This record gives sequence, C-alpha cells and structure tokens, in this order.
Amino acid sequence: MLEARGIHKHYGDLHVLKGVDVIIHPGEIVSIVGASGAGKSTLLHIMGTLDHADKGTIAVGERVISQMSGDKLAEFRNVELGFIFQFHNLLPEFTAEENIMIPGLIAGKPEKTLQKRVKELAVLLGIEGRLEHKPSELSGGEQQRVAVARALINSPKIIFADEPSGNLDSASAQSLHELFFKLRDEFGQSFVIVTHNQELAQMADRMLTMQDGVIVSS
Ligand SMILES: Nc1ncnc2c1ncn2[C@@H]1O[C@H](COP(=O)(O)OP(=O)(O)OP(=O)(O)O)[C@@H](O)[C@H]1O
Repeated sequence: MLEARGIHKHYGDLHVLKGVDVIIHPGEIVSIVGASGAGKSTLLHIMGTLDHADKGTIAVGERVISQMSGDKLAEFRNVELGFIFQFHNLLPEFTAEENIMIPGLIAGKPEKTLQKRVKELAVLLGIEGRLEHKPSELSGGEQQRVAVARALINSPKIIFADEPSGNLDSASAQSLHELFFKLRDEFGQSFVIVTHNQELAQMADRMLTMQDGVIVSS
C-alpha cells in the first residue's frame, strides 16, 4: 500500500532521517515510537507528503508520490491521505459538520453526497448530536472525533496521525484508540500513528522504534 525507501532528510547541518525504509500494508495499524527528536514526526510528514525528503522514494500503490508536485500532489493528498494532529486544527469559525466536509468540497464532491456521508460518519463516531456546534463548543475528545471524521470524509487509503491523543485525558484517549481499531476492523482503514502513548503503541499491529534518524526495530 505505502512503501518508503531510503528516506533521508536534513535540516541544515542536522541529519534527521538517515536512510529509512517503511512498508505499510492495507488494513494495518503501525505505530512509530522513540525518544523526542528521533525523527518520528519528520518521517510521518514525509510519508504523508506534507514535507519533502532530500533523498528516497515514496510510493502509494502504483504511484510514486515523491515525484509528484503542485496541484497534482495536493489533489492526491486531499483524496488519498488523511491526517489527524495533536491539536485537531479544526477551523474555529465553522461548525463540526462544515469542518468535516471541507476535504470533500475541495475534492469537488456534491454537497448532498457529503452531507449524507457526514451523517454516517457522525453516527459511527458518536458525534451525531454535535454537528451544528463550533469546535470551541465541543470537548477535546469530541473535537478529535470531528478531526477523525474529517480525515475519513474522502475514504483515504491511509490516515497519518501525529500524537492524536497527546492532548486528551486518559478516558478520551482510550476511546479514541478503540475507534481507530474499530475503523480498521470494520473498513480495513490503515493508520500510521506517531505516539508517546505506550498502550496505543503496543496495541498496534506493528511498532516501529526510531532512534537518532533510523528505525532500530520493527
Ligand atoms: N522545520 C524544522 N527545521 C529545523 N529542524 C527541525 C525542523 N523540524 C524538526 N527539526 C528537528 O529535527 C529533529 C527531529 O524532529 P522530529 O519532530 O521529527 O522528532 P520527533 O521524534 O517527532 O520528536 P517529538 O517526539 O519530540 O515530537 C529534531 O532535532 C528537531 O528539532
């Protein structure tokens, strides 16, 4: 499904990724762990095409996405990849429903189709009663579920999550983690998750441990 080969990244003199290889299979939940500064978020961003590698290739299915750029890459990212961040990055002036629809509107899908999909996702994620509210009127756990729905709206091949439960209390974190596994079990959704949460990391199908810019165990 996703194959990253020989990924190198420098920030100035800092050699952050030193030849990283990763394969993500369909329907797999992979966690990435390691000490602060090991390069986890940098790797996640490069796999998700939010940042460029200095060297190496990334392919999703048959497509070598590391060679794509501009509008083509933006379109691919919007439709085929989903993202969940620690701070959900919801737009404060829009309702939960509008936030969830945005990647679908960007992809040019009809509003009626999107409204139907939002309703289905909201029921699945347990936020059906919160759709008319703005992010500031939602709990942290609800905000993160809205972000999960937004990541799912275009049915992406892979969802990349960077510390998705880093800002949640332990009960909300646990229920978010259970949701990831439910989405995997019911729909075969793949996830790549950078986390300091040991419980989540251990629950994953595979755990990649990074140290000083390389994967030391997988
Ligand atoms: N845009 C940037 N410019 C310069 N240096 C950067 C940039 N982004 C990350 N770095 C540096 O690259 C190294 C790896 O950062 P990265 O965020 O990938 O680590 P991490 O393993 O995700 O850490 P954490 O667990 O603390 O989030 C760090 O030393 C960081 O300071």
